[in-house]
Amino acid sequence: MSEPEKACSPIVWCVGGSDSSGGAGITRDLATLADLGVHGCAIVTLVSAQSHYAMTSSKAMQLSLINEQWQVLAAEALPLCIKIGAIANDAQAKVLSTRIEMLSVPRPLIVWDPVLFSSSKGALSNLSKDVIKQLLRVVDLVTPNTHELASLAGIFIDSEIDNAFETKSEIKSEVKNNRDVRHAAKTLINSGAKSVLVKGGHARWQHNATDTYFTDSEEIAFSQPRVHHSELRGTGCMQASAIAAFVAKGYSIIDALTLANAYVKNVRDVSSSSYSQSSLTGSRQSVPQVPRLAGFPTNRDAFPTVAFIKSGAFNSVDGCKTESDVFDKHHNERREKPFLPLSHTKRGIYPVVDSADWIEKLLPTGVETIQLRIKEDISPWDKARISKEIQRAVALTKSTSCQLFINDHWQLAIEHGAYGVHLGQEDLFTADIDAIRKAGLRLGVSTHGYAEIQRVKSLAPSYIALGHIFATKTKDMPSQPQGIDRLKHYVDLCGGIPTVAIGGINKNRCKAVADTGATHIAVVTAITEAPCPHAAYHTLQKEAGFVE
Ligand SMILES: Cc1ncc(COP(=O)(O)OP(=O)(O)O)c(N)n1
Ligand SMILES: Cc1nc(C(=O)O)sc1CCOP(=O)(O)O
Repeated sequence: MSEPEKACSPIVWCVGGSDSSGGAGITRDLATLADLGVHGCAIVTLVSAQSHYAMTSSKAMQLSLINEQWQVLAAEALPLCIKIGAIANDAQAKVLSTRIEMLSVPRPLIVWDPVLFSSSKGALSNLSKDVIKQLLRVVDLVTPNTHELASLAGIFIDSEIDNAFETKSEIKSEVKNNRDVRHAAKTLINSGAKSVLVKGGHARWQHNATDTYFTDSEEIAFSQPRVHHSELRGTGCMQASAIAAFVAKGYSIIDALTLANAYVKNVRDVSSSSYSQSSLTGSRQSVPQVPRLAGFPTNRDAFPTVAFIKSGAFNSVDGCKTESDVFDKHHNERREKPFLPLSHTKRGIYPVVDSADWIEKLLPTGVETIQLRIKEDISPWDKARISKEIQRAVALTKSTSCQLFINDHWQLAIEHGAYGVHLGQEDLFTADIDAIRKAGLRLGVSTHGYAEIQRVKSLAPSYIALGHIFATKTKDMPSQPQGIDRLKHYVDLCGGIPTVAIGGINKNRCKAVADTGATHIAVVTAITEAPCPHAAYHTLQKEAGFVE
């Protein structure tokens, strides 16, 4: 499958050093951007003489040249994202921080991959604590590996800023477990960093390689099976540039992190397969492993498992009880405890309505899946009334073949024996997923992009809802409409799990939606605001091609 969308190329600036081997640095950044259909501009901070195995020297660019590179680019067009890699010295860092502070709003997203050492074993930068503090505060995302995280966090340990923490001395030079990772990342956040992605490649204590994203309110883990003995250099540069590329292409930050993680996995896979082939014909020692291009990630198996961890709490969403479970074991979740599948495999229109009366009205159409979605904030419902309504909806559908899903009220759905429960992302933090599964109810879950889909796949639900495809007036959405191209990709990402497309779908749009392969199409207003809801249901079924 090709990339979901392509118009004219968005622009990303790369600020960093050249690596003569092409394995890392700005050469790798630009190759990554080009591979992902993004135009990269370069602000070179240093020139290094490196092979794949050694760095012999490195020379900083003059400040006037850094300034001039920035100015000529800014005079043409500002980028959507700026990726910063190696910075040679304090003076350069100060110029960059000042330039960033002067950018007008809305400013580009700034990603800093804090390259303190080269993987070919040479020091690239020598930044003082003060300029590191300043940089951390002006960038939007910093992407350290665990060694870099320890160095960065060590700067703040013992300072007045970190007084809230207990285990100061432990992480000054090293992070040794997931607890240290969280502690060190929180130290950076408390010291003014907006967000931190800690890369897990060097975190040997983890079974999988888990990158963890921290903001002041979120913690999200992205896990891949660990690659042992990789000789590929420049993966940090690649990952940070890919994040910048995906943000520039209009993806949310958490989707950009998910896609970039998948991208690096693909580059590793294609590079190691061509490397092992080349080693058949020559001595392995003499053939350095060079990164190959991989393009937009479309293969399901490249995507990481994603776990959302709320305020350090570990709940049944992740199916895990401990920190190490969250980081290491949720890969197995899906195979262990799948939800019951839907009883009907036929594709169909899925009305979402707000009363048992509506269900009664629509049942004669022969509708096979329906949802009762009662929103307390928009109608004068209290718990007792909601309970009665759910009970009535269950009674209405019990002797029919219609699959009734109850939105949000999972305890009442269990109590009254509904067919299934539909939950949103926030509900996953509070609902008892095991209780729903054990009670034999089906589960449907809303998602709005790559990260949420990867999160939900681990639960092995009965269906995954994909929204919102078009603008909708039924609900205020914090995200952008996904459109048909992305929907197609999401359906593919869900593998064999049935999908439900929702949001702004009407009779003119349902054919295009059905053509993506989405199993069901959920609608609110296309039925509830139609002059004749029965006729509207049948028209939608027909237009989608679900019936002759
Ligand atoms: C089929 C289907 N898809 C998505 C939703 C939205 O659910 P959620 O995110 O829980 O938001 P609310 O419906 O609670 O506003 C849905 N209800 N059904
Ligand atoms: C309830 C709901 N959830 C959405 C999501 O994307 O999660 S969109 C949506 C509203 C769908 O209404 P209509 O068919 O009238 O556009």
